[in-house]
Amino acid sequence: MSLHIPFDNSYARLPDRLFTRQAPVPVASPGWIALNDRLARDLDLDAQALRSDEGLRVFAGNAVPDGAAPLAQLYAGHQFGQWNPQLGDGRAILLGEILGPDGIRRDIALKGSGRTPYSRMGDGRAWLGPVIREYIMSEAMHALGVPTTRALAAVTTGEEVIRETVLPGAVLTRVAQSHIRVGTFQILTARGDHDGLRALADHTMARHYPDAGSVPEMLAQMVARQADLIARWMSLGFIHGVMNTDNCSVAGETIDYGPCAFMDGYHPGRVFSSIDAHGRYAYGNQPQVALWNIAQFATALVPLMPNQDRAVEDFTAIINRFADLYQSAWLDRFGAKIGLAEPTPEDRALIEALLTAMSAAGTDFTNGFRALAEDAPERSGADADWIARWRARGPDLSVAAAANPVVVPRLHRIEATITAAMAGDLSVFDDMLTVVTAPFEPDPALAKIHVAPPAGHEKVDKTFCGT
Ligand SMILES: Nc1ncnc2c1ncn2[C@@H]1O[C@H](COP(=O)(O)OP(=O)(O)OP(=O)(O)O)[C@@H](O)[C@H]1O
Ligand SMILES: [Mg+2]
Repeated sequence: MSLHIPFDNSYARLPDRLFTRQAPVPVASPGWIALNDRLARDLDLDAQALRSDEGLRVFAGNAVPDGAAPLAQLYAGHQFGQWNPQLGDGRAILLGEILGPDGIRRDIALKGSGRTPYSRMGDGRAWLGPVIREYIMSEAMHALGVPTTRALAAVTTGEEVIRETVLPGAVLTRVAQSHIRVGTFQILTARGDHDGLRALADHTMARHYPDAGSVPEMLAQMVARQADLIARWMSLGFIHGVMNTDNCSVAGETIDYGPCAFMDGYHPGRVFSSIDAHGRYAYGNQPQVALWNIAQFATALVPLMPNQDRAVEDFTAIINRFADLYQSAWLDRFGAKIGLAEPTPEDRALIEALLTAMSAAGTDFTNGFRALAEDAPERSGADADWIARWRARGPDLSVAAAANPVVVPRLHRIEATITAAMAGDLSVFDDMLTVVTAPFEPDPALAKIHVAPPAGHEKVDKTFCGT
């Protein structure tokens, strides 16, 4: 094969009960949706070679590049609080890992690449809609400065996928610092596989927490990363939608863009996911859920400690730091959103008063905050009293402009993009990607339709995992 990807597969060297070696299942007739040239270049991969017919075959799962060690990873997870003792990649294949020019090891994985031993009742496939959604959302999140998995490529399969209806199949190629989830640890602990657990912990520390040196320190650093990550989500009005422990990356990246959304009208109780009947993963619950997931991670780590009673005590103290770390990250993020580079605890009341006003007025989250950067605070839904207090505080509008994007990928625009792609028109996708990957300074002509909140008939109230 002339296509060269310099794989170095460390996960495949772990005990083989952590995964199953499995090649992707070939598809009928691959076609391009997108190749992420920019990401390819950042990873020191040859974008032109990836864009070849050979690249297309690789991204469809029809060819396995030299040096790859394809496998499906094993994991468990708490799904909506319920323990599921065995999940695993039911429709994903880790092709292998590469070391970037930045020295960071990254997974290259296919999602929607066919059945694996962990597929249970699923077909192992994805349809075009969720592939487009994950591509756009993850690339936008990256451009917004949020730690996230990335999209390297997306292709159609030329095959049909049966959901509620017949849909076109697609495969996403995802790049992640790793696909190690809280649930990857949980399954080993639940099985009493302490050697496997030790091997996974050593691997995770070497890879993601190289200066931790101990399990409690890894946990402490993981707590800090999650606090920062969730504060970033909150500051952008992002709702993940399915924060199960199997969708919580130990590396601290946003992973699994299933029923996710950026809020239009602000409300802390906002939920979109059609499968989240009780609002467990509502916008305002995300910090608590992250903490709950961290607690599951800590629980899974206990058997690694020589004195388990002592470990429970120590880990509890470490986990309890989440609240302060999160509150402080939240204050930094939202302080910047109202133009304060160095917010003080007293500024919290000012920010909260604005959010209360926005919620009462149903202000568009993105546009409401952006209005502050544009010195038009009345458009945020704030009253004259708030505006006077805000001005008296001396906000720096350039700080607000750097914290408040002009555009985010809105749900109704993603839906429109999917509809166009289904009809064979990928230009809507290309344009949307161009806009949301320059979220602070988008091309004004292209950005217009992305700045506008959905008109009544365009509103999307529900997202579907729609796997
Ligand atoms: N069509 C499918 N066929 C087989 N397994 C599936 C399918 N859809 C989802 N699964 C499996 O069900 C579990 C829960 O799905 P979930 O939507 O959280 O993950 P995902 O979106 O498939 O993948 P990831 O978390 O890697 O982004 C996962 O283990 C996933 O592999
Ligand atoms: Mg998942």
